[in-house]
Amino acid sequence: MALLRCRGLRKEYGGHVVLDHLDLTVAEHQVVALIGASGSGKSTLLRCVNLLDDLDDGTIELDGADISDPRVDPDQVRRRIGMVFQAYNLFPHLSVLDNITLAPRRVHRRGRAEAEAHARELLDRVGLGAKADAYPDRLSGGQQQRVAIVRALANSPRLMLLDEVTSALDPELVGEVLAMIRDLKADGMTMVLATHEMGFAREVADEVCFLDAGRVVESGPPEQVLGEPTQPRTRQFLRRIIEAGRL
Ligand SMILES: Nc1ncnc2c1ncn2[C@@H]1O[C@H](COP(=O)(O)OP(=O)(O)OP(=O)(O)O)[C@@H](O)[C@H]1O
Repeated sequence: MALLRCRGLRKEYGGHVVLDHLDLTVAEHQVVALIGASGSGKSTLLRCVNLLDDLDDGTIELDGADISDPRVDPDQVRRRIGMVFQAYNLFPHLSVLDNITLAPRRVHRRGRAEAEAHARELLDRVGLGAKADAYPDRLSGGQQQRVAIVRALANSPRLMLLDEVTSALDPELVGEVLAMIRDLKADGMTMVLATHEMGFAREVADEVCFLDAGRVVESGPPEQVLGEPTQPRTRQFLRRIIEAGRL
């Protein structure tokens, strides 16, 4: 069954169409990678799914329920969707543990002991248990991004949205974040990720969607979309990536 179903999504900014009747279906446990040129609408799509941006048209269903209905409480939806951005956005004045437990305690009204126990368990699982009381400026970029991912996992989401989560990292720190995402996939987490790294998309995604001007132009298994694309726009995009030495 589809965990996420986007139908006919349309989004404009000041008359500029950014999502153009976009359809996307993500099955439970599936990992979908969104690829496409800068400005093709990848981030906007993720932001609309997490209700950070309003749609101009279309519907988004999560677990069969229409979450794009304006009467839906965004906090209730975001409890079921974890989102991680390129910039880790950790609060510098809070410890790792407080960063992770802030939303569960304040927004979702979990007790401190329960929220902290869950946070410590998640940190242990990703090898960051010893960092629970550290402040973000004591962590490497890779560690900060892993904490940001743990923070998104703290509500036990049904779906994770990852927007260029390795783009701000030094190359030597990318691997540890990718390994964490690979582990999440092995645990069966459903994920939609926007990435400029084709190697990552090839390795982790079950399906790759190529976006161009706010539409899904081509989608399918990574080896097909990245290896034998059928659409001229996809071929053109990949040719540029190859020329830039990024495939
Ligand atoms: N808040 C906003 N106000 C106005 N225009 C916006 C806003 N957010 C995005 N846009 C525009 O929407 C288009 C799509 O942007 P988006 O960030 O979704 O693309 P993207 O594919 O994620 O790009 P990148 O790979 O560079 O992150 C761009 O032309 C961008 O300038």
